[in-house]
Amino acid sequence: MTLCLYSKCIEMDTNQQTINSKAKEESILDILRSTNKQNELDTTANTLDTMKLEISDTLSESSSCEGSSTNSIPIDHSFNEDEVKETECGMNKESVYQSPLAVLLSSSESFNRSLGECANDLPDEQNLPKKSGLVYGDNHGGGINPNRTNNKNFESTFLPSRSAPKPPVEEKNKKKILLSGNKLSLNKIERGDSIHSVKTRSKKCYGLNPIDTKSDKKSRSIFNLAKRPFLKSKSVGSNMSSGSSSRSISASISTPYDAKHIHHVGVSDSGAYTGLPAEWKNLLISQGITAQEQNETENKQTLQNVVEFYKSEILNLNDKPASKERSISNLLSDDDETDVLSVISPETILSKDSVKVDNSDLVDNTKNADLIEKMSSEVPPIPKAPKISLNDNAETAKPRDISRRAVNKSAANKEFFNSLSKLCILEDPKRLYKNFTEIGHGASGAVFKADDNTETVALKKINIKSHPNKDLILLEIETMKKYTHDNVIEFKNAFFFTSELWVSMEFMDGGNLADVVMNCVLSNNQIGFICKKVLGGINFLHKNGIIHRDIKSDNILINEKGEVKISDFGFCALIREDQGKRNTMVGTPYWMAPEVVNRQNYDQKIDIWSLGIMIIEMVDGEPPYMNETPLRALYLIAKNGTPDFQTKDGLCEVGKDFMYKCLTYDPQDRPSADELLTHRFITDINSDGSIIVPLVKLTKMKKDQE
Ligand SMILES: Nc1ncnc2c1ncn2[C@@H]1O[C@H](COP(=O)(O)OP(=O)(O)OP(=O)(O)O)[C@@H](O)[C@H]1O
Repeated sequence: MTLCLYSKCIEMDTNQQTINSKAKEESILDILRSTNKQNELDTTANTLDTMKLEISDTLSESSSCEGSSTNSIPIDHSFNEDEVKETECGMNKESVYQSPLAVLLSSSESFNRSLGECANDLPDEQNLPKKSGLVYGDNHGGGINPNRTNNKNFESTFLPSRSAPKPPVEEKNKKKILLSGNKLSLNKIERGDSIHSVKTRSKKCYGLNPIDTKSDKKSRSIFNLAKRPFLKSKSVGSNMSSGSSSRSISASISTPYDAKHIHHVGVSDSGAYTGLPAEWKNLLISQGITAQEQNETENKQTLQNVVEFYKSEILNLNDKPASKERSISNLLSDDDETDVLSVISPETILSKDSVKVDNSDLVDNTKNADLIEKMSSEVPPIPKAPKISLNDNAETAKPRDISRRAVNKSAANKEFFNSLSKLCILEDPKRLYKNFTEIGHGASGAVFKADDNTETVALKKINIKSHPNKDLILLEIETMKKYTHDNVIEFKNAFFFTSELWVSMEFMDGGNLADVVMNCVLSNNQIGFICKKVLGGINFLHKNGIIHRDIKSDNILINEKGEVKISDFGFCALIREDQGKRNTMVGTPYWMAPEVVNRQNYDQKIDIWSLGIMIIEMVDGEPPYMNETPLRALYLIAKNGTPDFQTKDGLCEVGKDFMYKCLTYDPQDRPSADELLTHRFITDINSDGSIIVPLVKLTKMKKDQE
């Protein structure tokens, strides 16, 4: 568990050389309490006691600095950023305080890099996060229509997960306690060791320097200490057994020297931080969180949730928690896929005649059985545990048995491709269709219009290899194949050929609703008509236990007949009766329901919220907070609750009432699709599809002019 010293990181007053940790411990314990981590709570409480005693004991021996008030550290305006700052405690002066956001962002090891560097490094496009539902533009998941990236800060908010930069020069093999910003790390502290400082480049670092050595890949935040039993049982001054196994903490902390006060950080009566370094403020502001928002005591929990969410799901910095949606198919590595895909290639193991297209029954199980057998047998052999020769003088090393992981991967390969081949025709769609024209591009790949002798279809090419969640591929195909409804896009076939996966579906010649809302002003009746159709589709899905999870105008397709259909089941999820709620974060930030943003369990009601946001799109042309960075948008969704229109007179009162009902903050109070179908805004609509045909035509005309 990575724990953050949220809002009350340990304050060290280097003048008094005391750690004023009492109130801060409480904060830490509060966080643990609120997350029901009782075990870690107990352990942390013990650890904090131990640490407090040990550190303050040691520090109290020092007397070289003059005292000052706990919340007040004088500023040294002569601070030279290029200078390497250090104290004997390894505490970077400018890292003494961190705002909640900075603390949270820094709590992941992989983000433990210079914030300055982060801010300066433009994200490498290839490194942009590609995680389910939270990547934008043309990458994976919940993509935003590229035409709508009017968000100026947009790109700069994607800080790819990077490995921490090289640690600063330090004495090799030194056993140490590191106190760097909000982190206190122990590295093989043994009896008699003294605590040494680690040089941290102050320039652009601000307490987020790596404090690690390459040997330690795990987060070494203060809370990791809580997991270490040797600390739990340790009492100050106790005798420790010698030797490396005795991991004692009988280290002495030498006195600070040459201490300079860089920043005067305090906490005002209102609980707000004062005197934060400008660079910190800049970072937070660049993320769109204003200074005032950072310090709103009542919203600190919200900010914490949102930053955690942003960090783990968008920046993808955290280790993913075990998720129900992570299955063995996700254990596939790129290499594994390449192996299997090359094996499955019809050119190598299937003669062209061995697979025939049969639309009534996509699966030829006999042939697939051979195929899967072949695939499984070709899975790379399980690597044997490396042999290690041990001599008497060397430290013993126990090899880790990795064979289980390899077995899992093999099974994952087999299962995924087995399922996929059952769902697909093993044929090249490019041989069946002609006149391929690209008509769209989403997170999972390009979408083409093509035709055979009988009809025009849309063909979506799904990039299996880079897809973040193989289960979702299967689910998308299964869902489209299984469920047919007037307001759900009609699935035709899936093709799997030479490692390419294609899905063919009915072609909607009116394109997507996003283009319509950006190009046309919609009337009450047109909005009501579209709501009615989309709600009908949503209701059908919900009744079948499916949450779409990515309802937005980009995923609503229309045609010149005036039909309205939900598409893109790339993030849909099944709600089983025994399961009820889900907690995986997928979707697109601006359309996300507060319960998703707040990392709570959620159910079908999140689609209702997204429908409400879509109504705002139809009135304003864009969803709320579209000009904000995703992080701030998430924060505002969680903090502000039900958003409002920018165009005040854009919708009639009945329509507004419908919209507000969809955007009810508490999902328990938010009506279901079934209930909303009885709302007057829906029942009053008597028009047929012709009502939206002018919108399709105008949009086409405007797009042609572009
Ligand atoms: N059946 C279709 N008929 C016409 N156009 C389509 C069809 N399917 C998709 N498109 C076009 O392609 C775009 C991308 O399609 P889709 O949303 O299914 O892809 P995706 O990769 O899942 O995208 P994302 O997850 O980013 O929304 C749509 O917004 C739409 O413009």
